Amino acid sequence: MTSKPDRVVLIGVAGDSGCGKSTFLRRITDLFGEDFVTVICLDDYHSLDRKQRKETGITALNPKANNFDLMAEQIKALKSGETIDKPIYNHETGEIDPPEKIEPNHIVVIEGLHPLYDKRVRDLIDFSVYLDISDEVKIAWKIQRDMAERGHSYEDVLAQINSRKPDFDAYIDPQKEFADVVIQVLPTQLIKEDKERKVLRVQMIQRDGIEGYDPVYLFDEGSTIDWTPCGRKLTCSYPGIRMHYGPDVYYKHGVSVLEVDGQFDKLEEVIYIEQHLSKTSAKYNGEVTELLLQHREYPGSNNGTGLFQVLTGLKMRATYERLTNQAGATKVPANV
Ligand SMILES: Nc1ncnc2c1ncn2[C@@H]1O[C@H](COP(=O)(O)OP(=O)(O)OP(=O)(O)O)[C@@H](O)[C@H]1O
Ligand SMILES: O=C(CO)[C@H](O)[C@H](O)COP(=O)(O)O
Repeated sequence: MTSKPDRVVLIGVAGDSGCGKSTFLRRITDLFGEDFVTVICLDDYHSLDRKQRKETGITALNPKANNFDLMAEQIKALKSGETIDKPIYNHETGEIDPPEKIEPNHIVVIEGLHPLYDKRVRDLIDFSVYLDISDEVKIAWKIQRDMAERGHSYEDVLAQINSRKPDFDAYIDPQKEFADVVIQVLPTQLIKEDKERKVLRVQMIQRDGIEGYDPVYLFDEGSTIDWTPCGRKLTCSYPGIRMHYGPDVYYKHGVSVLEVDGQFDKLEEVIYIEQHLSKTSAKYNGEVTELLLQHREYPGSNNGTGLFQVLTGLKMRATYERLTNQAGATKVPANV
């Protein structure tokens, strides 16, 4: 940690396992600097270990397998500047290990299955994001990772996703109602057959009316815009890129939706799109593109997932600076 924080800013990142939380968290720590951010994985609040869950048939997604009283008590204490003894869930053994000390930091990110489930925890969060990956894309990503890196078969991966589905629908998915920003990842509408789900349609759904949050918009705030940026300034190979922006209603509240369908051929040219976006919370023209270029190897850098993760990161920085009155104080990557 850099220095003792005057105020802890609490960020929630919610989503199912394998939905790109790790990549998003890397973008956040890149933006703020590693020492400035402490990430807490809420799996550590599992109250039932793997054996107990197997015996009872209760999944980790079920609130009954998680200790929300302890989570609420400890996150509140951390936000008040106190050091906590956080439990550890060990994913290798499936057991609950002895606790570790966690000190307050300038930014504390709570990430995992349930950051927005319990009202006591939800009310402590200063900015929240839900990563909403459609089933088709989730299966493609999981298969790609678990088959290549974890030696699972196609059937195993599919069976695991299907067995989680009822509890996912009951306990995880409804949290998106409460998120400030939802990043929704869907199959493309540009082509009919894309079995590998390489081309994605991604939406940044921004809740209206949040104090201090100015939604990013395309061209004209509040209008409905469809834009095909391909041409002289943006190279697009088949199937091209389509953008959309407009107001909508989401869980009965007003939202502003920004959408990118397709992928960028040349990441440097995203500057052209950036120049047509307003209220990005970037500190200078080109910062969004630079942040994307800085880690072009991260999955999704060449499509809407990367772009919207960067924009959401900038909104987190703006929230931090607003709440701590420290415009310009956070580390901005210089060597891009
Ligand atoms: N934006 C993206 N575009 C394409 N593939 C992606 C993207 N984000 C993630 N993936 C794929 O999904 C896999 C899972 O991503 P990641 O490890 O970031 O998820 P996670 O939510 O942290 O998962 P877990 O909680 O299980 O550790 C990655 O290995 C990668 O193959
Ligand atoms: O949804 C999950 C969040 O990461 C895990 O499945 C859950 O934490 C249980 O972990 P494990 O399968 O290692 O026992």
